[in-house]
Amino acid sequence: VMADWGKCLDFGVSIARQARTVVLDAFEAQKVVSLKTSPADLVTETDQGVENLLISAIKEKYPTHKFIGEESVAAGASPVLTDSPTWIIDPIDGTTNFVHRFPFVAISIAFAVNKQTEFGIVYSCMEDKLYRAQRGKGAFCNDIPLRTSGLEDITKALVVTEIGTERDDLSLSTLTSNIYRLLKIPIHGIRAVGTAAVDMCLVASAGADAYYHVGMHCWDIAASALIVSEAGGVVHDISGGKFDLMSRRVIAASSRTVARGIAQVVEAFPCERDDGLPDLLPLDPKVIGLNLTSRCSTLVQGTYPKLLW
Ligand SMILES: O=P(O)(O)OC[C@@]1(O)O[C@H](CO)[C@@H](O)[C@@H]1O
Ligand SMILES: [Mg+2]
Ligand SMILES: [Mg+2]
Repeated sequence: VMADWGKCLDFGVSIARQARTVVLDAFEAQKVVSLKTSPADLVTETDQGVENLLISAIKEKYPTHKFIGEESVAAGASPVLTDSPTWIIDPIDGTTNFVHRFPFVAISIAFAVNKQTEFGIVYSCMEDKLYRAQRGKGAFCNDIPLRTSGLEDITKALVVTEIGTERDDLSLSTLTSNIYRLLKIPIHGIRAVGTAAVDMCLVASAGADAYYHVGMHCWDIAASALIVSEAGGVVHDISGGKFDLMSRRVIAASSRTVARGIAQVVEAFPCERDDGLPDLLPLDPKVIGLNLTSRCSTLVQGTYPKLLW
């Protein structure tokens, strides 16, 4: 018998609504901003406050459940996904937007059992759009069913990506040359909203045809990856291979054809996996001179080879 996590999803939606009021109250106020992994990786007291609110509410209701929360990991918790029921939380996706009052910020809550995402919630706070999906039961925005665009022709695609928080040369040159190569295909355009969770929900709701990114974390996209696939889209690794939630790489697209078109031109730069395991991409260390145990910040020459379908 397959467990139905519908009640759990309803609870997740109710706490996401509570959390949104905290975000709205803080949005216009002055913020105390701290830095995390780079001068562009920001955190505020509201990120931590919202995460604490969500986790303490869930703990009270489901004392045995586990957590991977962005700010708990920043505070030293280990982000390892086990088979236990686990809530994967980004209390504010788009903290830079939040700090600047650029009006796109989201609360992202995913729930996984046996390492499989059972439901995902993305609340785009300023737009008041609540996206959700339950595995096998479709994706919705404010209760309206979602469908991706279904676009097959990459030359007509509007593609979303993020600039990320890396500021080292290899990451930046890979990032900009990926955008350059996509525009040269040509495609219709590139967008970056500043929140990976909302970017992917735009693919799910057919406002964009694809999203790709290297360097985001599992909490940015765990919920929205299910929302995209339940809306009929495809979710892959940037190599074109199988999506791996902890790998920090993703392509989400309206169709396999568009995903393949993106995989053919974009390259990844090395990022330490969220779970700390060695990178499982079929790397050729001779070609790229990469020490597999090297951290994300290590500069290496070259990029990953492609694994095309
Ligand atoms: O820190 P935050 O606000 O939760 O994450 C913001 C974010 O822009 O960082 C990633 C870029 O590295 C994005 O994909 C993600 O949405
Ligand atoms: Mg985030
Ligand atoms: Mg965040």
